[in-house]
Amino acid sequence: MAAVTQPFVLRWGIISTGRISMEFVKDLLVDPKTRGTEDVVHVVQTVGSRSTEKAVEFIAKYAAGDPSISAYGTYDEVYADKNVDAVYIGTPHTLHYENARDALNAGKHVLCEKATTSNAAETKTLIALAKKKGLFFMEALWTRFHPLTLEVKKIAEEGSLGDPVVLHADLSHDFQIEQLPLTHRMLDPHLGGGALLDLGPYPMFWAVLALYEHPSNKNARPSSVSASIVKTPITGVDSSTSWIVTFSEHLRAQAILSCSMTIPTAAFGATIRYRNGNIIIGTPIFRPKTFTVQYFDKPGSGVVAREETKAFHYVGGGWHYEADEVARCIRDGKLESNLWGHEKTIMVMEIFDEVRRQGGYKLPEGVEKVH
Ligand SMILES: NC(=O)C1=CN([C@@H]2O[C@H](COP(=O)(O)OP(=O)(O)OC[C@H]3O[C@@H](n4cnc5c(N)ncnc54)[C@H](OP(=O)(O)O)[C@@H]3O)[C@@H](O)[C@H]2O)C=CC1
Ligand SMILES: O=C1OC[C@@H](O)[C@H](O)[C@H]1O
Repeated sequence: MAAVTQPFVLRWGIISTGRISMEFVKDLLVDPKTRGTEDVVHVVQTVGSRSTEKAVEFIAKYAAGDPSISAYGTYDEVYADKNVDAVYIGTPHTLHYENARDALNAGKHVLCEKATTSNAAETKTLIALAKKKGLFFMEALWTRFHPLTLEVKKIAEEGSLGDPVVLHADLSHDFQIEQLPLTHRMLDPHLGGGALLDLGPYPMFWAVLALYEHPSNKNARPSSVSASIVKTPITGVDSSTSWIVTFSEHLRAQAILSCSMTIPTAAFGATIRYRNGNIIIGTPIFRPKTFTVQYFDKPGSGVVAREETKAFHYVGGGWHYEADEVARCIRDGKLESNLWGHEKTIMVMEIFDEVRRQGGYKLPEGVEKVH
């Protein structure tokens, strides 16, 4: 009789009780079998907030008041909890560095929301610390782990479209910033406010997937980045940002990327253009549910001879796929994911540093802890 293998159990400590922590916890509680995952399971072990009442309320609301989940009024108690294997960080961007550093110093694996930190120097410091301590560290770039993304990558690299030439991607959302308090994370420069660090990781992600990861690029980093920023007069953070990332060492390809926090999501999501056709990613680009591949009748004609649309459905919000990746990596003793590893996270943060430099968006004195 074949031995029954028990799934690997990953026990999570959740840092903060905001919107994304709520989405993540709801997904951790979805039965993994509903998405075909049999080898790992997730346990919400603790929730930490700056206030115990908020942690208790969060557990009551999103985890049916499960008495086995501890509610803490400080993040430090989560890091110190012996029953926690991995810490999920859902605080505003500029707090990620200190939160992740403290979790790693307490011996916990870390899944850290995007944008990973305020700047690339902080990200590099965290990654060096994680490696020194033999701990797993990953940016929570959840879209990378969606079944749709895995399928897009397969088609993009299988050869019939040729090499990518141009990618257009936008993620915008109207945050109605006139109505927000100045302390809101989208407006407050102390929290890394603005479109770039919040929405920018997604157009950037599709560029990394379609251009940087393409085998013809041979892992070459971008040869140039050219950016322009429009700031809001309210607090001076970027309200709209555009940037072009060129890969010219092996590919001859460009990504034309944009994000804005003052207009609705664009009608298009992302389009990857080839001499032989297009891949059109549905919107919103952080969680597309469909994509379409168009094949031209001959290279460069633009005449669509064949078109195929693929749709994807699953139970939950889509954050559980990244949680499964974390669990598998930790189970296997890996310090980083093969799909969204340290190199890509550092490269993205370096590009964002350059975009902010060119656009003249400086974070206030003291926000960046490492330079
Ligand atoms: N992957 C994804 O799809 C998404 C990712 N994000 C990312 O998650 C992070 C948080 O975003 P979101 O959940 O929308 O933000 P929220 O403002 O909803 O939540 C942030 C939480 O962080 C904690 N916090 C600690 N210090 C501060 C502070 N000084 N000011 C405000 N909050 C603080 C609070 O929790 P407490 O009081 O309990 O300590 C707060 O509820 C961002 O980095 C963002 O980019 C956001 C949305 C979607
Ligand atoms: O990660 C995100 O994805 C969805 C957006 O609405 C949100 O602001 C952003 O943080």
